[in-house]
Amino acid sequence: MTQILFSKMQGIGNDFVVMDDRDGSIEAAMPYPQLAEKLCDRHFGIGADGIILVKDSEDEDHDIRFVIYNSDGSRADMCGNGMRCFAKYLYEKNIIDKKQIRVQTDAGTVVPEVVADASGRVTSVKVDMGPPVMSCRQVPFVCDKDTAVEASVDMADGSTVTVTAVGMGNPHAVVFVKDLSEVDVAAQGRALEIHPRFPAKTNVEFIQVMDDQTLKMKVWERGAGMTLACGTGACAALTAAHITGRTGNYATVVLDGGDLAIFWDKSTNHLIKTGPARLVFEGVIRVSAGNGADTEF
Ligand SMILES: N[C@H](CCC[C@H](N)C(=O)O)C(=O)O
Repeated sequence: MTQILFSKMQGIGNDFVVMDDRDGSIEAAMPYPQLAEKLCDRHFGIGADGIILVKDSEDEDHDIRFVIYNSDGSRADMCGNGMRCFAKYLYEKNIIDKKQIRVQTDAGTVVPEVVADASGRVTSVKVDMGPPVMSCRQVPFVCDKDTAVEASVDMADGSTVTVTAVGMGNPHAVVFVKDLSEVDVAAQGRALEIHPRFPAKTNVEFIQVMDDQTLKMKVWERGAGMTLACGTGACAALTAAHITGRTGNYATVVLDGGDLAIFWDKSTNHLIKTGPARLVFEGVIRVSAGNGADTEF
């Protein structure tokens, strides 16, 4: 039986089970995809949008490695809200005693910097999310042009949706709407998530422009469904809003779970995302070695 210490954390309502698996004992007890599905279940498990694993970095250029799995067990490349929780976890547990760290992710290098109060508690995190990707080939998005700015996508029900495809290490379909209250986020989000023009599936952001510095956003996430917030999605939304002339290179993105400040630093072409990260509770789970058949949860 393997005892696993976990921290349940959330970044504006996007919630994660964070675990330190640098010694590999967790993965040895249960494969990550299966562990994600079981732990993220909101009735039979802890309940979360995903699990996040702390792993040793694979090279000298990074301090640590970040691995994330969605609640459906799929591995994701990167997670903006999860990265803030990850940075808080590392700093408060003294795993890394630096406020700014270089994190290796499946989507490349990400640089979070924690803001801590006098007691050493992290209250917010600023994350250099790297550059947005507009190349359809890299998002990936099937398109007859190099980039997809307000491209039409034919849907199975005969409708067409106008999307701007943006990569933030993971794929995003940004859809601008006049009134979010009129959007069936679950139905449209699910249909776009698995649309064949997104060969790796996609996260879907519905955006109502409130003014040239404020975007209201609802999100359907790849591998997780409706969530209260999506950090990479907020970065994709600002990118799409700026290149289509709807905002400048800065905006507050208002999500169901809270607000994110997104700044596109044109001197580096990197997106900087700032927001809170919170610890909800900590606990222990027991997993039987091997297939986890008689695991408690
Ligand atoms: N569902 C996403 C991963 C989590 C991203 C989101 N939670 C964020 O804060 O960026 C994907 O499969 O690409």
